Amino acid sequence: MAALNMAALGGAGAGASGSMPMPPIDASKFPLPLPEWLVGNPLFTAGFGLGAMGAAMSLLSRGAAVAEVVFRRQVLMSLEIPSKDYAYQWVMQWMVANRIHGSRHLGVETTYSKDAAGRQTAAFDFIPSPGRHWVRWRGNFILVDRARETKTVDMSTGAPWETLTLTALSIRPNVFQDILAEAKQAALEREEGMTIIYQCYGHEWRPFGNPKRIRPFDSVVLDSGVSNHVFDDIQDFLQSHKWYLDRGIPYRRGYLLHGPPGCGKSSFVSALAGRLGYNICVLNLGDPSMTDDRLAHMLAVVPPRCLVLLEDVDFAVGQQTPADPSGPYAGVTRVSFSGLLNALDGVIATEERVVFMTTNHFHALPRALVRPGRVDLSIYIGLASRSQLKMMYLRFFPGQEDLSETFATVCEDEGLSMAELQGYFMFFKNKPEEAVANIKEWLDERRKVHEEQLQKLREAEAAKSGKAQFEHSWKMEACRRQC
Ligand SMILES: Nc1ncnc2c1ncn2[C@@H]1O[C@H](COP(=O)(O)OP(=O)(O)OP(=O)(O)O)[C@@H](O)[C@H]1O
Repeated sequence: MAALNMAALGGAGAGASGSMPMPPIDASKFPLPLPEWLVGNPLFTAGFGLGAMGAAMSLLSRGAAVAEVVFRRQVLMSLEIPSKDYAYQWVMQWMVANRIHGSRHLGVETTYSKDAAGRQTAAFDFIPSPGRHWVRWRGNFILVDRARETKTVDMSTGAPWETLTLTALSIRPNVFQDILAEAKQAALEREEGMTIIYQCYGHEWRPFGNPKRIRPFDSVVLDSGVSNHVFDDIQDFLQSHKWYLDRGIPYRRGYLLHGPPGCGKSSFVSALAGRLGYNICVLNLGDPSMTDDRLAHMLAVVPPRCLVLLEDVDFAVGQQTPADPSGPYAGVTRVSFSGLLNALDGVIATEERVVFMTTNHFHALPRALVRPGRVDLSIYIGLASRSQLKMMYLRFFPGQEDLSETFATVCEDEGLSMAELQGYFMFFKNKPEEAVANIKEWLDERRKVHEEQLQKLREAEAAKSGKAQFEHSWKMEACRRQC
C-alpha cells in the first residue's frame, strides 16, 4: 500500500517536474514490448523512475522496521512496572537518586522535616514526570518511560493508572534484578528506624504522611510488667506459624487495649510496632465511607509486617445493619456490628494478621466481640499508678529519685492520666524542683475544673430528664382526655 502511494506520488511529482529533461528509456530492456510513443514519452519515464525510488524507499523503511523489531527483541530488554506494584515507588525513588537525564519535564516532591531544634526544613526531590527519561547507572544507559493512562483511572483512588517501562541493552541480563534489588534496599534503608503509618484510600493501603521515627519502647510507661507481657505474647505468636498451621487454627491474633482516654493505648501500639520492626495500618470505624465489605477487604490486603490498629472499636456496637437508622451512630458509621465480627473471625476473615483494638468503653462491648478468636488477649491500660508516676517523672527528670517519690506521693490518688501528666511536665522542662513545688496548686485547679464540668453535666442531665418528664405527663394528659 505504502509502495503504491509512493508510486502515485511519484507520478504526480513527475507531472510537476515535467520540464526536467529525462534520459530516454531503452525499449529493448523491457520484458514486454512497449509502444514506441510510450517509451519516448518523458512523463512516463519520469513517473517510472520516481515509482522505482518510492518502492525502494518503502522497502527500506519496512526493512528498518523489521530491523528495529529484531534489534528490540535480540538486543534490548524491557521491564514493566505498574503503579499498583510496591516496586513502583521504589524505582521512582531510585531514579531520583540516580539523577534523571534527557528530560526537562520533572515533577517536584516536597518533604518537610524538623531538626533537633524544632526548626522546620523543606527538601525538594525531582521526580520524573510522565514521558521518557534516561538514567545512567553503573555504565548502562536505561531508558525509562513513565506512561500515564488518560482514559481510565484507578477506581479506588481516583488516580490515573501508570506504568514505568525500563529498557536496557540485554548484554547484562541481570540488570533489572540488580536495579530492583538496589531500589528495594534503598527503600528499606530509608524506612529503617521509621514506622510507616498506613491508612486506607479507597480499597488499598497507602502510607499516610512521612514515615515516623520509631517510638522507643520504654517511652510508653505502663504498669509494671504489662509492656513486656504483650511483647512476649506477640513475639511468641509471630514465631508460631507452623504450630497454628499444624493444628488447623487460623493464624491470627487479636488484642484489646481498654481503659480511660490518654493512658497510652495508641502510643503503646506504636512503640510495640517499632520494637518489632513492623508498620501500622490504622482503620477507623467512624469513617462514614467504611462499609462491611470494605472493612473485610482492607483486613484481607494488609501489607506484610504490619499491625492493624482498629481504634474505638465500640463505634460499631449497637449498629444492627450498615445503614441502621435507629443505631446509636445512625448517619455516622456504616460498619455494622455483625460486619465487624465477621471481618475479625467469620467465614470471610483472612489469616495471618495481628489486630489491636482499642476502646474507652470496655463494658459496652458484647461478649461476641471479646471472645477468643477475636480478642485473644485483653489488657487494661489505666490511670497512672504510683510506679507509673515515678517512672514518668524520671523520664522527664532523670536522676531525681527522691523528688520522684515525693511527686508520686502527692499525685497517687488523684486519678491522673499519663497524657495529663505529660502535659504538666512540659511546663517544667529541666526544672524538677518546680514540678514538685507546683503540683499541689495544679491539682487544686484541676479538681475545680472537673467539679465545674461535672456540675454542667448534671444540669444538662437534669434538664433532659425534666423535659422527658414534662413530655411524659403531657402525653398522659392527652391520653386521659382522649379516653
Ligand atoms: N503510658 C504512657 N506513657 C507515656 N506517655 C503516654 C502514656 N499514655 C499517654 N501518653 C501520652 O499521652 C498522649 C496520648 O496518648 P494515647 O493517644 O496513646 O492515649 P490513648 O489511651 O490511646 O487515648 P484515647 O483512648 O483517647 O485514644 C500521647 O502524647 C502520649 O505520648
